[in-house]
Amino acid sequence: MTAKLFIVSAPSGAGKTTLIKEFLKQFDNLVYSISHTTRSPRQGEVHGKDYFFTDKAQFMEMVESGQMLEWATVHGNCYGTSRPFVQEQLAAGQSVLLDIDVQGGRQIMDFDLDSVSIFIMPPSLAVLEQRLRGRGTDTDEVIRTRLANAKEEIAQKSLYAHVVVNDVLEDAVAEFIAIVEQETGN
Ligand SMILES: Nc1nc2c(ncn2[C@@H]2O[C@H](COP(=O)(O)OP(=O)(O)O)[C@@H](O)[C@H]2O)c(=O)[nH]1
Ligand SMILES: Nc1ncnc2c1ncn2[C@@H]1O[C@H](COP(=O)(O)OP(=O)(O)O)[C@@H](O)[C@H]1O
Repeated sequence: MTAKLFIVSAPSGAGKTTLIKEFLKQFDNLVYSISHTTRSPRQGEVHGKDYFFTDKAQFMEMVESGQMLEWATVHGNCYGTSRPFVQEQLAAGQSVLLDIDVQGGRQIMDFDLDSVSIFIMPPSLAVLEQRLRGRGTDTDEVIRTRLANAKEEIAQKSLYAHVVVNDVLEDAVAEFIAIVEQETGN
């Protein structure tokens, strides 16, 4: 089995984090790449588990010293993937799951790496807004930025090899697992 990089993108609020968490409970053949971000932690988020929370200076130092495989500014904050982590995993034959935005996804697709891209869609924009509001983690201003960005992100979904609609969570997880199994030959 060749180690692959799974790129998973979605507009904010589509349920990507929820879906990935459920998937990882049921499937242990992929390791999750913990990103670095300059965003502030939300209630319940843990440094080193959900993200490595860094300040802008530290983040830019990592970029300049080549430690980011890809990075992007998303909804006003910087997010990036650790190059050493991904390289070590792939070298050891381990497939890796990247939860990254469309800009990051496009960067990885352009590399000469064996990648599989999956885009998670909400059932509708109205449901997306309900989920963002229902999550209760963001201010109205943050929600408005994310909804405005959602349209641009959704417009690029055809770049992705697979599209999964997250309507009923269990169905979306099952579909996600089927894609990973097909792509990893498990
Ligand atoms: N390019 C890039 N995007 C990332 C990275 N980590 C997270 N993101 C994306 O940044 C966006 C915002 O993430 P987050 O603030 O956790 O909000 P959420 O998507 O609403 O849970 C999402 O599209 C993530 O997939 C990364 O390392 N690189
Ligand atoms: N299939 C689903 N049906 C209903 N609610 C969902 C579903 N998937 C996720 N949610 C809820 O929607 C909100 C946004 O999900 P989250 O995983 O944080 O999204 P993302 O990581 O894509 O921003 C959360 O409150 C989550 O519990």
